[in-house]
Amino acid sequence: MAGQARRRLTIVIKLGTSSIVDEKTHEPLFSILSVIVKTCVKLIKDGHRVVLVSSGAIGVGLRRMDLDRRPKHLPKVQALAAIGQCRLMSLWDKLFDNLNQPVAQILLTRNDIADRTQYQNAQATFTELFKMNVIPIVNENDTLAVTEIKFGDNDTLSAITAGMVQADYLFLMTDVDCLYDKNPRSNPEARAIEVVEDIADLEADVSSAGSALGTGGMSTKIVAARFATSAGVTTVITRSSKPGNIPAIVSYIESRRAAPPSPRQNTAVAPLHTRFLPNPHPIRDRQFWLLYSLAPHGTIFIDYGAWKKMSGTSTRNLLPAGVVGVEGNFGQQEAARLVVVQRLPPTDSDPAPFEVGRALVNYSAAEIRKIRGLKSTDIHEALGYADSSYVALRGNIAFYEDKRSRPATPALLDGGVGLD
Ligand SMILES: N[C@@H](CCC(=O)OP(=O)(O)O)C(=O)O
Repeated sequence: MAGQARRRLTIVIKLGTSSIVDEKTHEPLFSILSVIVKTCVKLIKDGHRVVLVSSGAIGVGLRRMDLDRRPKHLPKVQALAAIGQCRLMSLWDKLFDNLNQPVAQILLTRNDIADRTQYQNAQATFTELFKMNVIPIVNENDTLAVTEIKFGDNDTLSAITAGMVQADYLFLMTDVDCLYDKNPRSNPEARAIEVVEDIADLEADVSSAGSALGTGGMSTKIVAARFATSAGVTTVITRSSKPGNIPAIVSYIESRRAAPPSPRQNTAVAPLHTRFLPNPHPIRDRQFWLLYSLAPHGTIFIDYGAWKKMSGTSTRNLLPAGVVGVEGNFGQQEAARLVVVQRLPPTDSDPAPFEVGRALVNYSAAEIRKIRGLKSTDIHEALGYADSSYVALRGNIAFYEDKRSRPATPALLDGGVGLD
């Protein structure tokens, strides 16, 4: 980035299992890993902050135990991850140590950061590590992460991490150069997608299903890009076998940010990548935590009137009068989805219900079923107590920035379990 006034950037780089170990032999891919290490150290020397989100524990564990393939039994997978994680970190530590670069291990589960204090503790640890010029290396804590507490894949984990550290860039390294509108392997007409302004309009081929060892594919990268861009993070998909391209891509994007080229100007060409533009009004901190770090335990259906009031500029508290139904079995202070619906069950002529955000609730699902549609003054009579006039307080409600782009899961709207 020579010649420009440089911003101090925070860059999160996510490496999937297939970038770290060979898919068949599970041997570490030293040629890629050493370039990653050099690249990260260069970025640190240039004054940036770097976080690595590294998968690979299970792959490295398989190699250590001489196993051919990932077992089906979850505890066995967790045991392999526990075996592999220390080897993986020892590998990273040695490689970075050759360049005198200290690293730190951070293992997270969604449950850890669903607690606001623990989320803030994790943020504080990142901040201190950045001050010490240390590279945090993040992975999911596979020992604890089962079914509902699993991030699902490290693409999502990297997006949540990027939001947590308020990163400028998230690099999702993968086995293709960029997204294409069609499958480039089978269709010679496939065109590279360079810039995605609005993920809702994206028409890409997402058939890449992920490797034999990893859990993510292209579709999890798009979900991750949605999370990260909503937090104001420029998200880049590019080829993992060429990690040395990262500084060139950053440099290219930063130079255009500083001075967008005029249409006729001859501009530098960047290595092939897809970049998802960040939301200009990013969802930060508590709002980001509410939306993306908490696993919802159910759904609260609200009517259009409540939605209009809550999403306006003044008030956002959710009153029981605006609630038309509840699905699930969440407790007080747990998270629920907020879905706007005309009525329950919806009729064919009603507009499609849509998810608008998340709330941490003052009352349990069972309690909300009893007070839905009531005035706040009637809560006491319905429940025998009234700890709050609101189902959720405005500080515990967060809305997505693209409020209408999330159709609600149809199963929730069929008059299904627990819905009234
Ligand atoms: N946390 C696990 C892997 C998670 C995972 O599969 O991620 P990815 O390879 O990025 O799809 C591990 O370290 O092996």
